[in-house]
Amino acid sequence: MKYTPKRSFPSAPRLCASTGNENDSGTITSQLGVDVLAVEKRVERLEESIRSEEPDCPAALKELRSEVLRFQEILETTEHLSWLGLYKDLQLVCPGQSRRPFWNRAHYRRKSDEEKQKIFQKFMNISQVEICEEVRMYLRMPTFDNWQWEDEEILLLLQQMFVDLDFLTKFNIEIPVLQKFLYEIYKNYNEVPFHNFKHCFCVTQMMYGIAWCVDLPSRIGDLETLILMTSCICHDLDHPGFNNIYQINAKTELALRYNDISPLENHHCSVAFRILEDSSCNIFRNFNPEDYKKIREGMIRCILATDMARHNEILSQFREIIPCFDYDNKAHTNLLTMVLIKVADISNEARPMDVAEPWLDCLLQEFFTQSDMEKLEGLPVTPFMDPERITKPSSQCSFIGFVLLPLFEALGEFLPELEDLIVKPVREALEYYRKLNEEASRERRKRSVASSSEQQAETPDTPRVSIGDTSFASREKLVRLGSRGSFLSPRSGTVTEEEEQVTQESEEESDEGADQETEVAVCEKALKFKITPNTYGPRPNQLLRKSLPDLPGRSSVTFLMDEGTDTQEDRPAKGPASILQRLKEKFGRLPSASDASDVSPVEPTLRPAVTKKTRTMSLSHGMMYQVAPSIKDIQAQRLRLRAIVKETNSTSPLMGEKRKTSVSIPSTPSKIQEIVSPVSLSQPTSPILTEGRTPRSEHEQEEVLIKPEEDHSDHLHLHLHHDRLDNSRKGKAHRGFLGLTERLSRSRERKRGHSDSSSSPTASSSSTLNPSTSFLKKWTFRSWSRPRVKK
Ligand SMILES: Nc1nc2c(ncn2[C@@H]2O[C@H](COP(=O)(O)O)[C@@H](O)[C@H]2O)c(=O)[nH]1
Ligand SMILES: [Zn+2]
Repeated sequence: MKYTPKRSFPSAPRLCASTGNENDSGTITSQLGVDVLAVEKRVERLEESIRSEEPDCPAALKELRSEVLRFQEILETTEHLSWLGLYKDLQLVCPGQSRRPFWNRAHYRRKSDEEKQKIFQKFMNISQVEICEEVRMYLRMPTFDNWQWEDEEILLLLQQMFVDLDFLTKFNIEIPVLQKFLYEIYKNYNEVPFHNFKHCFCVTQMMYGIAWCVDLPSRIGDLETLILMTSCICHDLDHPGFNNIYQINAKTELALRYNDISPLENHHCSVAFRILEDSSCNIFRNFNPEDYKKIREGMIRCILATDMARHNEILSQFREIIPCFDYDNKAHTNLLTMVLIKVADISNEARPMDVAEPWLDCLLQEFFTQSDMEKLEGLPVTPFMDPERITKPSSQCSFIGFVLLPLFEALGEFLPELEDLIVKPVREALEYYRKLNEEASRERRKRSVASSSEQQAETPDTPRVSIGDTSFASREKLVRLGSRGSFLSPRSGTVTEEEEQVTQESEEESDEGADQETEVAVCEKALKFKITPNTYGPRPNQLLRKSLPDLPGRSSVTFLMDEGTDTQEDRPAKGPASILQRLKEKFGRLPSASDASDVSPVEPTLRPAVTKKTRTMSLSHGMMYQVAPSIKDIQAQRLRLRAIVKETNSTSPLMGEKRKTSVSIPSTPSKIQEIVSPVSLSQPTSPILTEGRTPRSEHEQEEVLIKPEEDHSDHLHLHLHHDRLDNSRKGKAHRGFLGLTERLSRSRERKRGHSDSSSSPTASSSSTLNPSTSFLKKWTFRSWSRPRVKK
């Protein structure tokens, strides 16, 4: 190897100035008895060789150089943290393997060839073994304990699953090919704490258990079941132990390759199909091209669905189709398979505690390694991975409560057989972690009351994390202590609007774990944008829908019309009636709950541009529609309505003492009947557009009612925000509706009986907000928050 110094050496000083005269040289030579010029040339040559030829480099220089490199390396790895007492061996480098700077080092360990060969041999040695009935039945249970089995045995168990599902016969899969395939899979999972071969097995085994429990092949067919099982096996291939957020923020090779769009999942999928490219391990090699295409499409769909950034999108779509699920509808069964693989992927907490808890330790180890690396590299620190912000119980309360359980409950609602098998255990796990949280926060409060004064004296620079007298930040300690030993308190992080209601309740119950941003929310934000294929049927032009959770006495559906991407021609005509008309035009009629499969939903958290420009019209007994004309359109609409209302200047007895102005809306009664029919408006006659009372303050909403003249119980509301705030107030909008933290603390105060009614938040306290967002914020708070998690 050539050694090329970064800095060139200055030319060596000459011993004497040459006159260029040979005689001079000769004189000096004879005087000194040394050929100076020859010596000088030799020195020059030596210097040159030092510069260019590492092997010729003098020993002392070599030593010096290696010292410099060693020091440089220490600086560039996590080891220098040991100087601060924070050293943690990330075990990223194999013994004997040369260390490279972290920015170009593989952060994870691949299996060595010897290791792989050994497992292959062992697998082959036992591959003919007949697995007893007891184990085969146990393998179908979510209670299966993966920790009892070696890798070669796990390979055998995977093989057994294919045998017992009768895939070998049904799809003409040769056993040596299956074995080679499984071994290749094993080889391509890395030695990372969580996303390793054992995780691949657990996910597959859970899918296998579900398949037996609900007789999946009879519901979705053998091919789809095969797709699901194979997708589970492949779903985290070559996972580096650093998630998409890291990939994107660190601009890794994967993020660059896949343009930040599910880089990991794309990679897992790509590795899977590379493995299948080799005929000797292509379990689908006997498929006809058409079926192979189906397999490929299906696996891509399923593996890409495991990106947690798509969790809300998939779950909300699934919730919408549950009431009208049709096994003959490919869009529906596709969505079901996506939900199934997601369920299997995050199902550890559905397992017995002694199986689930070690998995959580592994996960946190991987999380903390990532957050360490993010800190070292100066990247944004992923909040739910940061040991300074989470504990085991708080992490689980947040993940199970906001992510896992809602998904499991949705599937449990659809497949009730799964209720006892996997949904109930998850509820129990949540209960368990909630209790731990409560214990921890009680303990923390007790300790902090007892020792706060001494602590302040001892530590004038109060650390960001307040943990009473159990101050530690070592993630190993956290992991080793187990759930009961975790006292770290989450002190920062924000809550999405969607989560606020549940958060508030959890906060009141446990005071911990609820103010964390969930993985889903963080991943969605990291993604920044989303490209959703239109898989679920025709999507009316720019008309998107978000289903709302059940609210007492109201079933609601929201439609968002994205003005941002609308073309000029597509822009809704002005005026509320024409908005309804436009909705109707988009759908051919007004959309109803049964239209769920016809439109793609959009996540509110991902569409800030949409939410800022959204108007709401609610049908009080049935539906809610939102359309998003531009702010200018909103103002124009409002003015137009005013003008109409002023013109008629009549009052309505409906609102009691409140003054009303009624006008006939520019549409025939039959048209209105048609428009409002999804709301079960009872025989409306002569519909009337009524303006609510004039807002008392500039911050209040105007309310406009469209009601049937004779039936006062059912009416259509048009809420138009009173939009008069000046520009100076607009900045405040960014703080969010009411300020979530303020709201939480007020709610807590109220609970404790310290509330001051004059300061308690009301609808009109949205006054500090930008009118264009405040109403919607309130709306999203009310409507997009999930119902409380059941106990
Ligand atoms: N806090 C927790 N996070 C969990 C748990 N189980 C799973 N997860 C997270 O979900 C993703 C699943 O996606 P994958 O395809 O990468 O496996 C995983 O990465 C975790 O971030 C849990 O019990 N608690
Ligand atoms: Zn996974």
